[in-house]
Amino acid sequence: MDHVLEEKDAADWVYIGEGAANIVVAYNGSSPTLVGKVLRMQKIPEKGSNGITGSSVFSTHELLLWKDHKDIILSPNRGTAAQLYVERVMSQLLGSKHVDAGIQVLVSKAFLGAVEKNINCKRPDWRIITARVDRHCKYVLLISDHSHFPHVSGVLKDDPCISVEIKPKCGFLPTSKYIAQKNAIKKTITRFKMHQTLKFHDKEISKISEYNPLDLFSGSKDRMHRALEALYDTPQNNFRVFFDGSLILGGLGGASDCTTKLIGEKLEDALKPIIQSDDGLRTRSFLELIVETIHKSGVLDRLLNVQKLDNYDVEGAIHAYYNIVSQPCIACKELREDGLLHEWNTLHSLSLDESLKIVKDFLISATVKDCSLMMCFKPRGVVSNSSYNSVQLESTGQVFEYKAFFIDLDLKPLNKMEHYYKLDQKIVKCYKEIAGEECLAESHRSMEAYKSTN
Ligand SMILES: O=P(O)(O)O[C@@H]1[C@@H](OP(=O)(O)O)[C@H](OP(=O)(O)O)[C@H](O)[C@H](OP(=O)(O)O)[C@H]1OP(=O)(O)O
Ligand SMILES: Nc1ncnc2c1ncn2[C@@H]1O[C@H](COP(=O)(O)OP(=O)(O)OP(=O)(O)O)[C@@H](O)[C@H]1O
Ligand SMILES: [Zn+2]
Repeated sequence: MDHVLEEKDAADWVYIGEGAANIVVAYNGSSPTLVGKVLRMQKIPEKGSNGITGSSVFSTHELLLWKDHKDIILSPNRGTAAQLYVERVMSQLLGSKHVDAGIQVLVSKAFLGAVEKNINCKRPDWRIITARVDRHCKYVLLISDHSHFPHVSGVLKDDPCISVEIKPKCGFLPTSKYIAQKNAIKKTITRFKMHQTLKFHDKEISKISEYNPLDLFSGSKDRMHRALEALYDTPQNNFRVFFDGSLILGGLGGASDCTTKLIGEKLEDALKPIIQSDDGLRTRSFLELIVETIHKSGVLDRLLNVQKLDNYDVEGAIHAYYNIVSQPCIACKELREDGLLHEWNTLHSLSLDESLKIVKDFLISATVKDCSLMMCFKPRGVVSNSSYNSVQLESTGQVFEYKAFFIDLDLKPLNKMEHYYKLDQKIVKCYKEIAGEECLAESHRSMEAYKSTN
């Protein structure tokens, strides 16, 4: 698109959400080329900085890491690099059918400023305090709105549609031999569960989610249904539902700790024109539809395979990282203090190419452990010659058309490796301490109960 978005165009864009790094706005105007699209605008932290910042797009070591992708490392700006990473790396791994890299569109500074001014009243306060739209970006990303079906000739179609956004997080337990004995619990308890304990302890969440990513990725419909029920009860930033593009369940621009009765009723109501079930049963059928679609499409199987590129775990990859940046290894320093060095020393004898491969795979995996899946559904009409896949809901016999896309497939910066290692250690330490305290309390309770009955 060679058109530049100017200040006068800003009013056509409405806020639909944001994460830590981007704000997303949907088009609400009448230009046929923009109907059914969203803009993804990069954010800049209010104080300090994180991610790939500064005058050059990649650090010297990143140029080395991604050297096989010349077009990515030669990108003139972060936006182009991010878009090419999705197009050249993620799309190959996850399948182009489920990945939409979007296109870069030119925007003026005044456009970005005016959009930000218009949408700030919709953004959560804590998001406004932490970051704002990066007005220095000349380009922003234009992507299809995955909470809608594409519109024919730029005209909004009338069919009601329901869409769901799931951030599944890591779907497997690590088995790497580089995991220290003191952290062996990582091999049996999911990272998600342990991280919940830390988030609860740090008051980032008010309720611990019962969601288990292993259930969602299991391929067993019963277990998948259990995962969906937990996501429904405690959506946090892992579950959102949109009706005709408007959010009805989950947090706008952030997290939502629990689904109230009122929200549940709102969803039941919204599902009326979509799912032919009795009152009170539509939500259950909707969750069944999600399970059926994930199961039939195999979309999460692909995601899991890419996540598993992390086969060294951060406890192995961190040493390879220090080989690349030629700095003293903080992990070895800690292990030396624990008298545990031998196993990890071998990683420091790897060649540069071997180290680059380990870290590259780790970062690719980090992207797909953090991405989300958006699925959009509409009942199939009597006559349908659509190219969409379809899925049948067993309980009602209804057939739905659906599309499924991964979003937020951003390249993770190399300089996050140390953060990944430290956060991992913190999560395990916190979980072990709290789980240990709970075990003590439990045995104390049992002892008291025993004494009182004897
Ligand atoms: O480290 P995690 O697992 O907490 O993931 C971060 C996410 O936290 P979560 O636990 O999903 O709430 C975090 O999500 P929120 O901002 O908490 O919604 C981001 O997605 C972050 O990625 P980035 O810094 O934007 O590139 C994510 O960081 P990465 O680890 O993916 O780099
Ligand atoms: N193509 C799209 N269609 C519809 N909604 C979208 C699309 N892309 C993003 N969104 C909405 O905007 C929100 C923020 O987008 P995104 O996850 O890309 O932000 P982010 O800052 O990169 O997130 P993170 O915190 O995970 O890094 C999403 O959670 C989703 O609700
Ligand atoms: Zn080391």
